[in-house]
This record gives sequence, structure tokens and C-alpha cells, in this order.
Amino acid sequence: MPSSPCAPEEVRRVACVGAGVIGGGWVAHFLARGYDVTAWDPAPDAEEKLRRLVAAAWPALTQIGLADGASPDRLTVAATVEEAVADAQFVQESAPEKLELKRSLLAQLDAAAPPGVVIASSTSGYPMTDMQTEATGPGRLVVGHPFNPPYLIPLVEVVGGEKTDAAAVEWASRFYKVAGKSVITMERELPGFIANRLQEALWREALHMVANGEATVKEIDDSITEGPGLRWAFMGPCLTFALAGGEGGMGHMLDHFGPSLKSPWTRLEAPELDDTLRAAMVDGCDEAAGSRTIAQLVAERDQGVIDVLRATGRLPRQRAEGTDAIAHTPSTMGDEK
Ligand SMILES: NC(=O)C1=CN([C@@H]2O[C@H](COP(=O)(O)OP(=O)(O)OC[C@H]3O[C@@H](n4cnc5c(N)ncnc54)[C@H](O)[C@@H]3O)[C@@H](O)[C@H]2O)C=CC1
Ligand SMILES: C[N+](C)(C)CC(=O)CC(=O)[O-]
Repeated sequence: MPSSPCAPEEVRRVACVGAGVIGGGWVAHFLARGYDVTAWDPAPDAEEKLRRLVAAAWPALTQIGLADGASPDRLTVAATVEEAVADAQFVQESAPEKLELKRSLLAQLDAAAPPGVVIASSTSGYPMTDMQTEATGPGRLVVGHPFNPPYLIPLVEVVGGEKTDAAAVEWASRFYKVAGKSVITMERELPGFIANRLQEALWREALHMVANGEATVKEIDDSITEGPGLRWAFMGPCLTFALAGGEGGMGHMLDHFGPSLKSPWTRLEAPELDDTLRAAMVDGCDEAAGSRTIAQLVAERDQGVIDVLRATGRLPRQRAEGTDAIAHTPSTMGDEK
């Protein structure tokens, strides 16, 4: 791959190819961040739908803060894919999730985009190795997997394929950060990346339960929005479960509940909980906790749940700040277990 024509901080013009739910969301995000955006989508009504999506997103984007000069007027809709990427400094592809389509479109984008410009695919799960097979310049092709809607959900998972240059992965990761995203740069390819692999496990179980009449759609949704989902908005599943071990943290949690992994709770195969996996989980949680004690993490989690309940209208908002803040002390923490 020729070196990138500009640094991530210098990018002013972005091309979005495919302008449906995700491509349109990306357009709104980049516009709100003050970029000039050129979009292309083959659907006859694509421009009208795209402008509607951007207009609908704009109040939320205004509320969270626009970059200087940001405007929906800085969107241009191109007549051809070649025109869309002709002077782009970054390209985001968001075409339908069909492998053959991705392969030929990425090859087309590689042929048309200026040399060295990084091209990212929004794919939900295809490894780039499988998508870059037809491109003559596969070194600049990366995955940049967003979450819906990309203009509000911060995460982008970035990963290259076997033929992707490490420099392209690094450039894309830096660019997304400059563009206001929260980035996980993956060192190796994994179908579904990290978040969708987790989401799919949950999803597969949900579908098993519905298919077998074991739970309704509402029960499944309520089980998350009234339960673990409240915690996941601010604390991931590993650290959350470390707190299930009380003062013993993840170590005690694994010793106590490890055998449940072998219970027939899921229809997925459980991993072997050997010493290596146990150590990796304990160490990972210790690292994530940093200098925070279990008691401090409990207080943080509890306050976070209150904030989410308030933000989602399930707690009154009128109380003065601080009147119901929960301040766990090490002694109250000790009483819990
Ligand atoms: N919908 C979601 O929640 C998420 C989707 N993604 C990924 O984003 C990509 C797009 O998905 P959606 O926006 O949901 O699909 P969508 O169906 O809403 O939009 C796809 C768009 O691509 C256009 N299109 C069709 N053929 C094309 C071509 N040859 N070149 C360019 N555009 C073409 C369609 O006209 C349509 O507007 C997929 O790779 C998907 O896996 C990623 C994260 C979340
Ligand atoms: C449903 N989906 C697999 C396309 C979802 C994603 O890829 C990410 C998201 O927005 O949850």
C-alpha cells in the first residue's frame, strides 16, 4: 500500500458507499463531526432516504454537540461509485452483508479510490481475509465494524485481513478516534469480531428459547432491560461477574459458580475452565479494576444503575444531585458476603 496521502487528523473528505441503516448513520456521524461527506448508493430512492435519516438524527447530534462548521449541507450524493470516492481521504463501505457483493465492491473501490486512501468495511462478521480476495491493492482494506446507530454508539472494531498492511489498521484506528469513536483494534481476525460474537451467543440462546416455547420475546427482552442490561451500559460482563464473587472477586466467583458452566443452561458448548482460563479471567478483571477496590467498584456499579434508571425514565429526575448517591464503605461491602 502506498503511504496514506494524509494523516488521520488532516482528513476533511469522507466517502460513504452504501447508505442504508448503517451507511446513513455513518454519514450523519461524519457530518456532525464537521467532515465533507460524499455518499453513493444504487437504490433509486437512496438520496431521499439518506437525507431523511440525516435530518432525523440531527436533533440528537445537536444535543450531544456538533463540531464547528458541521452541517447536513456538507453532504453530496454522487452519481457513481467512482465519483463518490474520487477525492476521498477515507472510504467507509456499508453495502449489504453478502460476501460476493463485498468482494467485488471492495475491489471496485480499491480500483477507484486515490492511492493509499484507507477503505473500511462495516461488515458485521466477515473476516477481511475473505473479502479482500479480488482487490489488486488489498493492503489498504480494513474492517471498521460500527454499532447501530453509528452516530450515537461509540464503538468501532478495527481489524485487518491476512493481506492488510499493519499501517492501514493503525491509520484507521487513529482516524476513527479523531472522528470521535471509541476503538478496539483487534490483533487477529475473529468471525463476528468481539462484540457480535458475544451478542450472537445471547441471540442464539434467545432464538432457542423462543423456538422451543421456553420464553417469550417480551420475557427475553425484559430479562435484559430489567436485569443485566442495566449493568452492561457501564460495566462489562467480566467485571460485573467479578462483583458476584464479593470480596473474593473473580477468583471466588469462578470457584463458586464455575461448575454451573457445565449445567445445561445453554445450548452452546462450554469451554474447559482450566487453570489457564481461570488465571486469564482473574488477571483480566484485576487489570480492568486497576487501583479500584471491590467496594469502590460496587459503589460505582450501584451509582451507574441509578443513573441509567434515571436516564431511562424509570426513576424520577427531579431529586437534587447527590441526595441518593450510594456510598459503600469497605465495611458495608464486607457485610454483603
Ligand atoms: N444494521 C445493523 O445494525 C448493522 C449493520 N452492519 C453492517 O453494515 C452493512 C450495511 O448494513 P445495513 O445498513 O444494515 O443494510 P441496509 O440494507 O440498511 O443498507 C444497505 C444499502 O446498501 C445499498 N446497496 C445495495 N447494493 C449495493 C452496492 N453494490 N454497493 C453499495 N451499496 C449497495 C442498498 O441500496 C442499501 O441502501 C452490512 O455489512 C452490515 O453487516 C454493521 C453494524 C450494524
Ligand atoms: C444485527 N447485527 C449483527 C447487524 C448487529 C451488529 O452488527 C452490531 C450492532 O449494531 O449491534
